[in-house]
Amino acid sequence: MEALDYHAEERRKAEFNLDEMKIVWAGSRRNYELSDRVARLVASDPVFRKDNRTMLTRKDLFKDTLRKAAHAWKRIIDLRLSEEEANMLRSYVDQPAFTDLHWGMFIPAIKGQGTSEQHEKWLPMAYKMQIIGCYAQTELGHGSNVQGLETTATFDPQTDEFDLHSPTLTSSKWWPGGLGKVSTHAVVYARLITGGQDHGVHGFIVQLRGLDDHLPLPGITVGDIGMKFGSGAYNSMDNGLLRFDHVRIPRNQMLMRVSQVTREGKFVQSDVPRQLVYGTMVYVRQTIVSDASCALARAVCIATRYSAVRRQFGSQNGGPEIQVIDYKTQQSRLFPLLASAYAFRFVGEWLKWLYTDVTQRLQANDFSTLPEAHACTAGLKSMTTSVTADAIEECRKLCGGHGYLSNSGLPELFAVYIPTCTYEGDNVVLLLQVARFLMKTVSQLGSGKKPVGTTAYMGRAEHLMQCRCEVEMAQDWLKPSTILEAFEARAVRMSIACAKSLGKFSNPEDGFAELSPDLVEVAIAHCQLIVVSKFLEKLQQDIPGKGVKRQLEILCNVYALHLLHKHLGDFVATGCITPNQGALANEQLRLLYAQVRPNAIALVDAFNYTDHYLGSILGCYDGNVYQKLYQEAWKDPLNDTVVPDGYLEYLRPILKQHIRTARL
Ligand SMILES: CCCCCCCC/C=C\CCCCCCCCCCCCCC(=O)SCCNC(=O)CCNC(=O)[C@H](O)C(C)(C)COP(=O)(O)OP(=O)(O)OC[C@H]1O[C@@H](n2cnc3c(N)ncnc32)[C@H](O)[C@@H]1OP(=O)(O)O
Ligand SMILES: Cc1cc2nc3c(=O)[nH]c(=O)nc-3n(C[C@H](O)[C@H](O)[C@H](O)COP(=O)(O)OP(=O)(O)OC[C@H]3O[C@@H](n4cnc5c(N)ncnc54)[C@H](O)[C@@H]3O)c2cc1C
Repeated sequence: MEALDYHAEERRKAEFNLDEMKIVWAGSRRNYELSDRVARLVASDPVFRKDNRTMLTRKDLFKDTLRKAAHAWKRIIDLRLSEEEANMLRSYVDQPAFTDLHWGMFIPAIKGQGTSEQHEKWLPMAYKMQIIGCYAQTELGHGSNVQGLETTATFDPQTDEFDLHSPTLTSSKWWPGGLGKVSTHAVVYARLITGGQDHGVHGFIVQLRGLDDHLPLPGITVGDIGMKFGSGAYNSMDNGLLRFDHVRIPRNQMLMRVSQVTREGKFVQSDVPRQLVYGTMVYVRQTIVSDASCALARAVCIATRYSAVRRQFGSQNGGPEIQVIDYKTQQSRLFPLLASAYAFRFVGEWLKWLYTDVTQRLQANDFSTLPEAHACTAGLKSMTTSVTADAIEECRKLCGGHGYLSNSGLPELFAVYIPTCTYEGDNVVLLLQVARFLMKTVSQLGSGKKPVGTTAYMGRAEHLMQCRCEVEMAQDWLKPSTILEAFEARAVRMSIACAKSLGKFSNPEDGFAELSPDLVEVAIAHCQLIVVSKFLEKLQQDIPGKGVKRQLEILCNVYALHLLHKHLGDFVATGCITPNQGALANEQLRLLYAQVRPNAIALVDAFNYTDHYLGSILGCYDGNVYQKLYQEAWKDPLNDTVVPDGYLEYLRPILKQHIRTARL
């Protein structure tokens, strides 16, 4: 018998080839096939079950995470999965774990900042997980200000060792994932001191726990920092604290690609820029942008499918009520998020390319594109995670009351997701880094140095400062060059206005601090331009499949025009468009929503998420929401007994007292 599909009619409405769209989303046919296979492998394995996780105590949740990580590792070995497939498996298992930090930061830190001898010594053990590492940078007193870290690594020429020490309470390492209970090793960031001189923060490989007994080594205090936001969620991770009491490590455990300390204790700064010490963060920020599209797509998939099932009001002659997805307000809240998921997917692909390119250049000692890579990863990490975090909450609201149920999947997704706005760089701090980069670019405009890469548009500042938008009718807003020019003109005009205001301060740093809220807006405008332009560039590619390119064009226009509508003040105040042109953009947006509507379900099907990964009754593929909600309610432990525990002690006495009072 064919399974019920409550979305069948919606699926029939689609105007494009779904299989081809799945390939576009996955990046290639090969990626699609790998990802589909791994997703099904995880979904069908009972060890990876996750529907009960918000009910577990912290200890049980943590043990469950260890069990899943061990099982995942066994599957990776048994099935000889490639690193790429293993990473897919990690994301479909969908439970933050120490392995994220081991593979995502410990190994990349050694690769990026270690010498070839250090690679040879440490990487084989790390790849086999014979040692497990974390990334111990943040301290109780300092996170954003990396230069303010207090842990010291003092070279002792007598013994050829570093003495690692935590001189104050605030120097305690605080937050590193995997540190609390699991890691045997860490890359620890500490101030390097030689001959009484402080050379700033560097990375050191430090063993924390015994490889036989897992006990902390002498001089090391280590533990978990405690429960975090939400139930389940990020509490599967053992974010830890760490203190050193004069712990000794050999000199060759300082990561020495950027700077070296010789046997005599001489500090040598190589030609490699000091900022490479921050290189692991650049790598992870890039991965966070791709992950943002996945998290956003997940929330949007749930809200879209549920919006097609849910009906409220408007029944005519006893017929069905209106599907809430048909309300224009629902569309205007949901479809820009759907478009953003695609936009972030494509900018994530591009950022991966940029990162690979900069890495190859760095290997050849070409550091010229490092500032651009830093600005792009920092800015896009900030922008995509802020939008995604807000969007998950918006999707919860789009699902009405049922969105607040744990089994909608949205509360846990939100709780797991929101720290991305903070970790790997607080989002405001990162936007200020972008703003610094932009102000520097503007200040060099007159010097003959041509801006390149994502700031190339600033080279056309003269034109962009005075160009006039030519839109006369709503449909004029569908022209890619019109959209692009409006976003470029807005970004350049906001940048130059800020640069002029900065010029009025005698001390530039005072000006930067005073104008920082405006500078954040400038950085956002620049980042939005990058996303819009990369979406438009994607559309230049050959995209096969009936109707696929057309749908992507519609989504690209939705993405750009909803931003224009949201930030209308910027566009009008800078004179890039007139208020009337803003109104025409909004008119066009409404028309675009009507074009998205019949394709909405198929557009979220294209993410190819299994019900296991979605973890949501509201978002389940077949749309059989009410029956599943009803069945699920009976599985709650509170419903194990008809009369709740505690009735006799606490409820009955009150009820009885009430009866007595009533009788009086
Ligand atoms: C189950 C089994 C599974 C097996 C799986 C196997 C396979 C798996 C394969 C892959 C797995 C991948 C997994 C990926 C998962 C990843 C999960 C990650 C989870 C992350 C958890 C979170 C971790 C953290 O949070 S770590 C801590 C992060 N901390 C921060 O981000 C701190 C933020 N602060 C800073 O970055 C800096 O301090 C600063 C930039 C804000 C300021 O620094 P500063 O004071 O030194 O700098 P200035 O402002 O003075 O700038 C000087 C100069 O430098 C430039 N600059 C700054 N930063 C950088 C940089 N990063 N790169 C390049 N340049 C930089 C800056 O622009 C200035 O330039 P000028 O030209 O102006 O001088
Ligand atoms: C779940 C989670 C996992 C983490 N995992 C790790 C890990 O594995 N390893 C690790 O080393 N660290 C980790 N961290 C730490 C994380 O990287 C830091 O918390 C993060 O970098 C932010 O730093 P902070 O906590 O010092 O925030 P703060 O800098 O104290 O931020 C507080 C407020 O001050 C504002 N602010 C700060 N500086 C400025 C400025 N210059 N201008 C304007 N506003 C400013 C911020 O915008 C924010 O609103 C993790 C954190 C979390 C929450």
